[in-house]
Amino acid sequence: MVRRLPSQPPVLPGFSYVHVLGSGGFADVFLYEQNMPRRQVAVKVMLSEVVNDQVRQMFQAEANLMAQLSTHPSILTVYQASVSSDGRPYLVMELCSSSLSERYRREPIPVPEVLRIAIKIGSAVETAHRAGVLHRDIKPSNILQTAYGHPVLSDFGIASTLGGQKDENSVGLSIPWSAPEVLLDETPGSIASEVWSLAATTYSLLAGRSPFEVPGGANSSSDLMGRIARAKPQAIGRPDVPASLEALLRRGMSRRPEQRPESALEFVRELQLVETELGLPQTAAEIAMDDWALGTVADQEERTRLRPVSTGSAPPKAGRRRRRPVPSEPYAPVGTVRDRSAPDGPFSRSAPGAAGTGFRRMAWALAAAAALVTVLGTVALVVLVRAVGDGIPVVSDIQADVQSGGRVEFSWPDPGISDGDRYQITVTDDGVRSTPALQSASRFVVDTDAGHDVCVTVVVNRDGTTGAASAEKCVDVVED
Ligand SMILES: Nc1ncnc2c1ncn2[C@@H]1O[C@H](COP(=O)(O)OP(=O)(O)OP(=O)(O)O)[C@@H](O)[C@H]1O
Repeated sequence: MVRRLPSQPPVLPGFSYVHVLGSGGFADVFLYEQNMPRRQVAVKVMLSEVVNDQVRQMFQAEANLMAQLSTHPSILTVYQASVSSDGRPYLVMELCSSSLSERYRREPIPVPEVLRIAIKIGSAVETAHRAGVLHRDIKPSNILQTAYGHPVLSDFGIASTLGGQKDENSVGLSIPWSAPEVLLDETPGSIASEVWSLAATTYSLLAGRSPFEVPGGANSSSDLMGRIARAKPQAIGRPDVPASLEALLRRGMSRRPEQRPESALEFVRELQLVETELGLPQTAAEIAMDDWALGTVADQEERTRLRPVSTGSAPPKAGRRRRRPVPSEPYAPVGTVRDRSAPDGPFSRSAPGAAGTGFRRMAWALAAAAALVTVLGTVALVVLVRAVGDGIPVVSDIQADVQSGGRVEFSWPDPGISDGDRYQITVTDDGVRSTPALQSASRFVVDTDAGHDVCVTVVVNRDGTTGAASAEKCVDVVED
């Protein structure tokens, strides 16, 4: 591919140009220093050749969507969008350190890290789908790493807006991660095609190459398209990749969309099961459900929804904060636990002894009020669940073992589950409730930080119907 020279960086009021960060098919990305507040930012500026009135309007709509979605911890944060004095639309974004495209071909990425990245990016994609937005260009080069090492999905919607404007080369760049029905123009994109791209991206991070690329072989666009249509990716060829993961990725890249996991969330859930199979702590699926979380900035008409999203049973509100980086030294949370579980659940939880300050007491009063509201809601829910969940065993006697590094292992005796039953585990980490995880093992590991209090509730899920919830098991992870 012939690399073009970057365009002239525009003069932007309030920003000073520093240097070029990179070039894509329809835009250049430059490092600027913002004057107030003073910080370094990445500015993506569209090439003047692709700009016309329609593109400008679409860019604005997509910038609004991206700003809304970028509250998600795994979606690149957009600070602002505007049009430069020479007429080029630009986005001011969080500065990232690198994209995965540079890394995955250079070195094998450990399986646990790939699972973590795929779950986080899958959660971002699921959140976008629930907002009616399709990304349409999920691939390793659109996964950037923040300064804190978090993977974030970039280029939301913009590539799709500009699809018709791209030149041959840039279209070619995305072929390896495009579903067969998209390449054959049967659809401009769908939830199923995004699941395909998620699977192809995850495969690439593991294999060090895209799934239909033959090392040393012919890999022209038409070769790739032919192989993608035949849907038989080569084996990943890594002994540390479990067969279950390889099978999931193959299913995700099925020729027939109905054979793939039904949604990005289902794909994420299956990846979490692989984590459990490998004895790894499950990565939380962070999915915004509330309308306020997705904002109302953009008009519904601006959304690129192609078909309604089936949300099934809506998961509860998920946390949207970024996790604090785990401090290395000398702050090591270890085995001191204050167990706040009680057989009757949240009502009988007692305040922790260490809640000494007025602020902490006030926090607990607020938490108690919130718990009351939750419990009132739960009562109604439990009545419903009981009506349909009779005969489903109930988990009790959950044990918590706090280990070094902020790891808490919860385990419970088998209450007599049948084949096909799954435990549905809900974790609340310092007040932030994650989407429930489904698994068959009676052991669950949570990675947290010192000072957090972590609560777990387990219910048995039988063919989509849940039984009664266990008592909530809570532990305070304290510093040594
Ligand atoms: N927020 C950012 N921080 C740092 N570098 C970035 C940022 N966004 C993009 N880049 C870098 O700028 C380059 C161009 O990015 P861009 O998104 O325009 O294109 P691309 O994803 O490589 O290709 P395509 O145009 O097909 O989407 C890439 O090398 C990318 O790593």
